[in-house]
Amino acid sequence: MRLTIAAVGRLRPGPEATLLADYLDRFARTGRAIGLPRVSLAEVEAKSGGMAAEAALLARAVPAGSLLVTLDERGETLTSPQFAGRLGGWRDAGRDATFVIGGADGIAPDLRARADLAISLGAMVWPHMLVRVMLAEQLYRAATILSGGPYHRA
Ligand SMILES: C[S@@+](CC[C@H](N)C(=O)[O-])C[C@H]1O[C@@H](n2cnc3c(N)ncnc32)[C@H](O)[C@@H]1O
Repeated sequence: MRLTIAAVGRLRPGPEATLLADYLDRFARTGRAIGLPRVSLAEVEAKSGGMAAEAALLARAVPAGSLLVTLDERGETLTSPQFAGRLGGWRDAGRDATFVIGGADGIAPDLRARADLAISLGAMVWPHMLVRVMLAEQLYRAATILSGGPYHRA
């Protein structure tokens, strides 16, 4: 199994980068014992061409055969245990998953239409750099749920 976050923009050093690294490290440490791999981050930037050019770069960052999971405010809202269940199912089936986060304009409709799953973090729109952090936290939470750890108390 391979897990990738493919995202528009380069995250500069700062609070979001610190939090992202922290949650991805925690995920790697917790996930190691339960067959979950370290998450790779693929950042893309289009010098011109807007959303369509970004979509082409994002699509290229999705490994062949990987599930395409978009982060999209119009998508499905999952509980954390439901998300953990999806992640565990992909692991058990030996599937790769790539989480795609758009830029300021969002993800181009043709790429959104190809998603195997679209996950909403709520109806409000969040800054894309914060969405990376929120996704990483949910991945860590999911790993603790799958491993029976105490982090997720609900
Ligand atoms: C600033 S938002 C762009 C919003 C844009 N209006 C759109 O149509 O998607 C940048 C990216 O952050 C992610 N994002 C923002 N809010 C989100 C939410 N509530 N749920 C899931 N992803 C979100 C999406 O991947 C989005 O493409």
